[in-house]
Amino acid sequence: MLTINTFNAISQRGLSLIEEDLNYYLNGSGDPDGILVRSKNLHDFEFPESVKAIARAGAGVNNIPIDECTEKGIVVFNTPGANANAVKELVLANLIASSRNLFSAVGWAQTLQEHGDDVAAVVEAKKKEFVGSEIKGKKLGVVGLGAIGVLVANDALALGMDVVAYDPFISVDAAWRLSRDVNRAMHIDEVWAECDFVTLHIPLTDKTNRLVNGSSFNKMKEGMTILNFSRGELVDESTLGQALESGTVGKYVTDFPNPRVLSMKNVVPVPHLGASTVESEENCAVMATKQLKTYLETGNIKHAVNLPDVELPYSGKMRLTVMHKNIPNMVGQITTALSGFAVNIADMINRSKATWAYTMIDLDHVLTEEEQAGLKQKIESIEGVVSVRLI
Ligand SMILES: NC(=O)c1ccc[n+]([C@@H]2O[C@H](COP(=O)([O-])OP(=O)(O)OC[C@H]3O[C@@H](n4cnc5c(N)ncnc54)[C@H](O)[C@@H]3O)[C@@H](O)[C@H]2O)c1
Ligand SMILES: O=C(O)[C@H](O)COP(=O)(O)O
Repeated sequence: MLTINTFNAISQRGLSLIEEDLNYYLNGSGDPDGILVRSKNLHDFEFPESVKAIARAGAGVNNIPIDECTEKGIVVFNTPGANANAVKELVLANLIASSRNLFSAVGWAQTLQEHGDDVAAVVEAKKKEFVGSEIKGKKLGVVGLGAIGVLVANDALALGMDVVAYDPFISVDAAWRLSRDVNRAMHIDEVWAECDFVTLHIPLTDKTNRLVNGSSFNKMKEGMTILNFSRGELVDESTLGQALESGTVGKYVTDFPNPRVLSMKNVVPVPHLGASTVESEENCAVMATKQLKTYLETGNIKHAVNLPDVELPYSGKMRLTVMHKNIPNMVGQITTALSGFAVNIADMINRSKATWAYTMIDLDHVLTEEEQAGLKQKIESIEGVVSVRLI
């Protein structure tokens, strides 16, 4: 039996894939083999030794200590694209709502009951204070052209916007999906200088932390609206307040409110709703659960953030999986260890991603318990190996 524990509200569609499988306990009392999580911060979490994999039902993995997990032999998955449509729809909604002053206007209208029969007259007298502008013909900058950025860029074109985008690391897949009418910015400063609206769709990493900062504000077109449905830390809050005060930034729409940002003027706070639709929560939960179960049952890896995709059809005899550093002679040392156990290799695969690699070897028969323990011990003692499983 395998145990999967969960954090956060994971959609029932995903949980039932565990509950209905007699090989699994969901949130059992024993040590977990796998963890399903959304946004819970796991940076201070003590991972039990039993944990082999974590699946993030969502896109951002900045809440998970990836390097620590990798060193401990834990594979970390996410669900690329599974919530992209939900985020895109909310970004488009906020583009329009912010340029029409919708939230402040509605907030004001909700206070009018005391005017009784005069409400209509009060409305007509005051509505000039909420005059907005149309997004058609305005310039939108999209920073990051992954699953979400491409959808936003293409649909903004369809709404009549002029779109310029910046992503020096765009994938071939994303480039295929992007409309040819999206203009390419060669440097992020072009986005700051030219756009009426900028929307951020990049992951939070050491390199992107405070990507939008005092120097960006100095280059910005006056009155720009910034939409941040990626992560709060992408924007330097120590200089944002002044940029909002001076009108350099006209509005800051953020899915990540905090006390500091809430105290600034012209902030539109959204309570982290980007992925909060029934459809997106189901997509993420089902995809994360399937990836986690597949890894636990077969060793196959799809959509891990710390290892490459590695897939071999599972024959069901015996499979050896080894997670190790991407250094010379690892496969040689692993097969040498196997040679002491009179077993033939039926199939094998080795793939690497940056400094880490993963090797799967299918054996032509099932080893005894004693042989399994001996083989595991031998391979675990190889320098650079962080996880060994026999499935
Ligand atoms: N608000 C929400 O609920 C919500 C939901 C989903 C995702 N997100 C956030 O949005 C982020 C993006 O999601 P996604 O699904 O599009 O991810 P993705 O991995 O598909 O795309 C990210 C893109 O950013 C690009 N990129 C990385 N660094 C860059 C840089 N310095 N400049 C320009 N481009 C850069 C990458 O090349 C990639 O194309 C996630 O990492 C997450 O933090 C938030
Ligand atoms: O990165 C993500 O996928 C989003 O921020 C969604 O987070 P959530 O799963 O907590 O809604």
